[in-house]
Amino acid sequence: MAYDTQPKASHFVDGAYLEDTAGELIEVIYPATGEVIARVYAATDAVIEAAITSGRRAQAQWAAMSGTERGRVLRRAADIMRERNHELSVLETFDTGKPLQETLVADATSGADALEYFGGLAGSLTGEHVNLGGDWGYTVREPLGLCVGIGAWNYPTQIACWKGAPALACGNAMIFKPSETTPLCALKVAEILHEAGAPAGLYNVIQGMGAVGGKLVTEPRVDKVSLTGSVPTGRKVYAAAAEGMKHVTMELGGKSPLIVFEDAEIDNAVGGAINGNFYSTGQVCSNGTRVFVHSSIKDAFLARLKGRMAGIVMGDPQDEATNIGPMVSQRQRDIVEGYIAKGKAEGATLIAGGETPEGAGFYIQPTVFADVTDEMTIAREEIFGPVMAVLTFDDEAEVIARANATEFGLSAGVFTRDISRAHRVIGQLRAGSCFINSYNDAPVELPFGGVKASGVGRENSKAAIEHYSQLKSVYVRMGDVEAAF
Ligand SMILES: NC(=O)c1ccc[n+]([C@@H]2O[C@H](COP(=O)([O-])OP(=O)(O)OC[C@H]3O[C@@H](n4cnc5c(N)ncnc54)[C@H](O)[C@@H]3O)[C@@H](O)[C@H]2O)c1
Ligand SMILES: O=CCc1c[nH]cn1
Repeated sequence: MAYDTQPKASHFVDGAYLEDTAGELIEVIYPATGEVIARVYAATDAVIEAAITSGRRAQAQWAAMSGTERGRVLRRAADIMRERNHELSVLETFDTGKPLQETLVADATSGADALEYFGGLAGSLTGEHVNLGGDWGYTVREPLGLCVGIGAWNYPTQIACWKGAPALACGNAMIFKPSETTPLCALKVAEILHEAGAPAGLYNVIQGMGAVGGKLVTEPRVDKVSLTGSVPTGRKVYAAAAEGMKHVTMELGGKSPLIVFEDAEIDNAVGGAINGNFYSTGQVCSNGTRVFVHSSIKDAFLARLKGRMAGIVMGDPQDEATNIGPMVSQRQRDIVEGYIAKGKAEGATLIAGGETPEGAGFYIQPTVFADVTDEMTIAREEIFGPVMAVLTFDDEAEVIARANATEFGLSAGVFTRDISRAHRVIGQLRAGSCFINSYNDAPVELPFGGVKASGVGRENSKAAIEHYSQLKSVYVRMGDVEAAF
């Protein structure tokens, strides 16, 4: 393999690569072939201690700098990331199996957007003056301190930046623990931030499974935890963080509805359903996996969808012509196969896909089920793979109620030409990130996050600043102090 996927060491701590082979071995598997492409070791207690000590030291130094100076470092990191986009995208494809066609435009570029955006905001993070009628007060926006980021495996570069950029802009330090399935890309983010001028220790990356994450979450010197992961992990991490009264952001799973009304522009709706189910081989948290189609257009919708699926190019993800890569792991493919089997067994109609191709790599065909009912397992549980469930509806109020009948609330989308209906329906959907005549856009300027079991807090946009800073208020008395005695 011409590209060297083996990192210099497992961790990036205090401005340098750090190794400690006493930790548990993590083999990094290339999802397209099943080959081991790198070996890293889970962080030992010594590595965790080095990350915490250097993180706290760097945070004090960083918080003492002006916002403008901090922003300059982040914007420089964004520039480096863009310059190195091709190399970073190839690595993202090795780490995740996502097609290079996607990683070239959606991963390091999205990370760079976050660094640039929050770098731009850093100099304008202020408090306010409050007139108290003679006396006055003011507020100071202060960093939280040492933040921990814990990542999922679907967007390793993006997640490392979506958490790191706002944290650093606000004057915090971060220890980031990537998913053990995709440990490679975040190391590059740490390298780049260091090269851009971040103090040593400000953004440390340490490897490990849930146990390492658990140690970070319960560490008293950690002030905030931001997790991207599943709802069950979110429940555990949220509870553990609450013990230490830590700030949290929880970006969790979903089972989001995408509603296609009878007046929708069908090709756009089909395009939205494809983007919302098959991008990144279906491994996107916000996917619109419950596609509610008005019964009067069901046949037309399915016919167009089937036609468009002829454009699937499944194969070597490093080939830019490929638009569907493998699942991230054998385990994830097994999970998806289990859901496809359940869909068939519970009576859904298989319209496309449903098979696991022979050969190496964790490939599975993009799959569409029609005649899905609300009670079926594939309509209730997050699959996190390329499985679209098409349900039908007849009435607006009915579809809103059914769309909301889930514990999740990450995303929702509506396709209609009726602009009043679009806003009326979106207004009633219980979801954090919504789309009208589109699906799965995630620009850094808009808040991203869920309601109900899908999460707490928001990433991206000015909203993220609230989750990485806190206000100190100061009362200033101008006259004498009156007291009872
Ligand atoms: N809302 C979002 O922004 C978003 C984005 C991407 C993925 N996700 C969700 O992530 C899930 C898929 O990712 P996954 O399989 O990596 O999720 P996961 O919950 O299995 O793991 C997520 C991370 O948590 C760590 N972890 C596990 N147990 C822990 C513990 N007890 N304490 C601390 N850390 C622990 C893991 O090592 C990993 O780094 C899906 O549910 C998906 O919807 C959500
Ligand atoms: O996987 C969830 C986050 C996301 C959504 N779109 C791009 N990234």
